Amino acid sequence: MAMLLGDVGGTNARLAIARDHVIDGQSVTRFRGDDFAGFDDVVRRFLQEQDQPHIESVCIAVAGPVSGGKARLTNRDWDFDQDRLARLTDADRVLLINDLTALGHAIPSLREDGVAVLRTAPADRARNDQALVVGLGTGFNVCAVRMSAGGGVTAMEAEEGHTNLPANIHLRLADLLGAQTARQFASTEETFAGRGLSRLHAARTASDPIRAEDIARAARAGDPAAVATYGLFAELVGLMCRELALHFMPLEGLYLAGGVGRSIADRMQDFQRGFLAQPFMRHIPENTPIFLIRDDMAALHGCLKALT
Ligand SMILES: Nc1ncnc2c1ncn2[C@@H]1O[C@H](COP(=O)(O)OP(=O)(O)OP(=O)(O)O)[C@@H](O)[C@H]1O
Repeated sequence: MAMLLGDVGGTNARLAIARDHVIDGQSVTRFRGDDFAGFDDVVRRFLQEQDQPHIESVCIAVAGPVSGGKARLTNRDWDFDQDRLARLTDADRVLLINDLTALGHAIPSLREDGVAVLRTAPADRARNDQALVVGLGTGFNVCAVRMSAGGGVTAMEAEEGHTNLPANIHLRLADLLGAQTARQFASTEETFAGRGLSRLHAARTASDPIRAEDIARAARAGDPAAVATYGLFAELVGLMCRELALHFMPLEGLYLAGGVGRSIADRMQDFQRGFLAQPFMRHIPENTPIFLIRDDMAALHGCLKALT
């Protein structure tokens, strides 16, 4: 029985085939969104490359809200429709889910080599069934997860990226950059997605924005302006994760994911400065372990789980 699985973000789309409930590692393919007019074209190309396998079910994780069998990417003009995908793939069953929800489903099954431990914390045995995935990529979103003893998962859908930036982070930016410039950082996503890092660097250095990965590369090469921006950005991510830790009490673990999330792993000292900054209720972030999802296929595993 073949399944088509997909993880579609604002920049990249990853597709794979699973057979007998196991992802075929050879089939995993990454496509750049810029190279296609719409998602249906990505599916057509992928199925051609895979010699048109007979697909029985489909699960696509989309970086945007999902409702009534339809979805739309927040950071690219692509839409998704369950019925259209069923006709395109000839599948009996098509499921659309949010991409962070897919990561939430994957949490219990992430193999040890699929995550890196960024911060250990004493396990709170009574409360360690709650986890949180924080995705920082082209967009920003979270998924709160509750795990049952039998290995089941409840993954809660959210649109955290479009909440207002917490006031303490906004005030910090206003102190550093001036009130006028700080207004550019209105939402959580505008601050913590890749374009937030670009915008922060441009504001600090009074220059044109450059890509987040180029700032990361410059920081690794020791460029002082990039190092300073990166340190500040990681501290702000720490402040945001402190807020999220209090919202969701993820004492099993807070899992960073996404292209920008992966780069925070190099900056844990700066992150911790923000994460543990506030004395009030500090025991909650103190008791929250932090992990990094390194497995590029994690959302695809979550799709597989959601189908079974
Ligand atoms: N090393 C890096 N350091 C910082 N940012 C990076 C790095 N590599 C990629 N990025 C940024 O990560 C973002 C892409 O993230 P990701 O690879 O998670 O894509 P995506 O799945 O399409 O995103 P999303 O699911 O949020 O829509 C881009 O904004 C890119 O500039």
